Formats: sequence, structure tokens, C-alpha cells
Amino acid sequence: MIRFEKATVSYPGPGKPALNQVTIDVDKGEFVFLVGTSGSGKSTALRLVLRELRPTGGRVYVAGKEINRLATWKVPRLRRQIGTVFQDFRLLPSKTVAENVAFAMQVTGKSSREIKSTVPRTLEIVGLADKAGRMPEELSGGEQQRVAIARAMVNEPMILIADEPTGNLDPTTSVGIMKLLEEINATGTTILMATHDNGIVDQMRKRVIELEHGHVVRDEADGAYGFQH
Ligand SMILES: Nc1ncnc2c1ncn2[C@@H]1O[C@H](COP(=O)(O)OP(=O)(O)OP(=O)(O)O)[C@@H](O)[C@H]1O
Repeated sequence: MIRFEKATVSYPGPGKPALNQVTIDVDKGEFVFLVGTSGSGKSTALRLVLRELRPTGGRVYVAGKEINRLATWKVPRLRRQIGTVFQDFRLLPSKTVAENVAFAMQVTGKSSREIKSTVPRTLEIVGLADKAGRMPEELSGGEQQRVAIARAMVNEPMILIADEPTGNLDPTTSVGIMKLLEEINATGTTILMATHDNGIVDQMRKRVIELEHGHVVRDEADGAYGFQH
């Protein structure tokens, strides 16, 4: 589903590459944690999958497509197959919870009938059926992240990219968010999650890929967080 073949990313300017000959193979339906100290290259790797960046060396394949050779007009179609969740939620502040989720379907051209039936069902799954009419600012951080997850899953993406999704949440709320991500993973969605949350990684026992200075230094099934930070 995601394959890096000696992928290298050098940002403009001096300094070592942010990713240096990284080879990773993630199968459909896997749940993978990307760990490593700040600046080790985790976000850069996620941005490659989203084709926000192109590799400056090597190759990256997402859902069978080599992203460097993907025509610009095909990028939106690729991104529609990828859900994203970030540390800072990134909800639209002037739209209600339901409208935030509906908007993700509108931009992919779904019919209003489909939107009307899918949005309440999805809010039910994330436990926010009773908050559909609220504004994001009226919600707790954990609730806002659940809206973001509802929005990410509403189009049934093949891949879910999560960049520090529990970074702004307390441990109990984080566990709830991880349960949701596990449920989404159980439906076949491949999940790639960058995190500093050692408690979560140790608890979940999923595959762990550790980056250090842009290199993969560990790739373990059922791994632990494994280093101090
Ligand atoms: N837009 C950019 N321009 C230049 N250098 C960048 C850019 N983005 C990241 N870098 C550099 O690339 C390296 C990897 O950064 P990246 O954001 O991928 O790390 P990270 O592991 O996600 O860090 P964090 O855990 O702090 O989010 C760092 O040295 C960083 O300074």
C-alpha cells in the first residue's frame, strides 16, 4: 500500500537530508507507528505519502502509484483516498460538527442524499451524535479530535495518516482516540501514525518504525516505543 525505495528528501539549503535512503514497505491493513526524536524525519515521511513533497532521490509508491510520476491533476484523486488527522485538529471554525464532516464529502462530489445518511452514522461511530450541531470551539480537545477522525474516515480512505493525533490530549482521552483508530484499522484502512506518545505505542504493540537523522534504525512488528525523549 505504501512503499519507500531508498527515498531521500533534501530540503533546499545546506544540511543533511531530512530523509536519507529510507526503505519501508507497508501492506494494506497494517497499523504502523513512526517514532523518532524531533527532527528525525517523521512528518517529512508523511508528507511524501500525501505528495505534499516529492522525493529528491529514490521512489515512493502509494496505492501502486509512483508519486513522483503522478500528474499534478491526479494528486487530488490520490489525496481523496487518504484521510488525515493532525495534532491541532484543523477543523473549520465557522462550521458545525456535522458541517465539518459533510464538507469532506461535498468536496469529493458525494450526493446530498448520501451525505445526509453518512454524516449522522459516522458521528455515531465516534460518539458525537449528540454534538452534531455544536461549533468546534464548544468542544473539548478529545471531542474535536473525534470530529477530525469522523471527517477523515467519512470517505472510507484506503490510508489514514495521523501526525501526533494525541499530542494535545490527556492520557485517558488519548486511549479513546486510539480505540477509534484501531476500529478504523479493523475495517481494512492502513494507518501510518507519527507519534511521541510512548505510553500509547507501548500499549498498542503494533509495528514500530524508528527514524533517526532521516534513517530507519528500527522496524519491528509488535514493537515498543523503545527510547527516551
Ligand atoms: N520545510 C522545510 N524546509 C527545510 N527544512 C525542513 C523543512 N521541514 C523540515 N525540515 C527539516 O527536516 C528535518 C526533519 O523534519 P521533520 O519535520 O520531518 O521531523 P519530525 O521527525 O517530524 O519532527 P517533530 O517530531 O519535531 O515533528 C529537520 O531537520 C527539519 O529541520
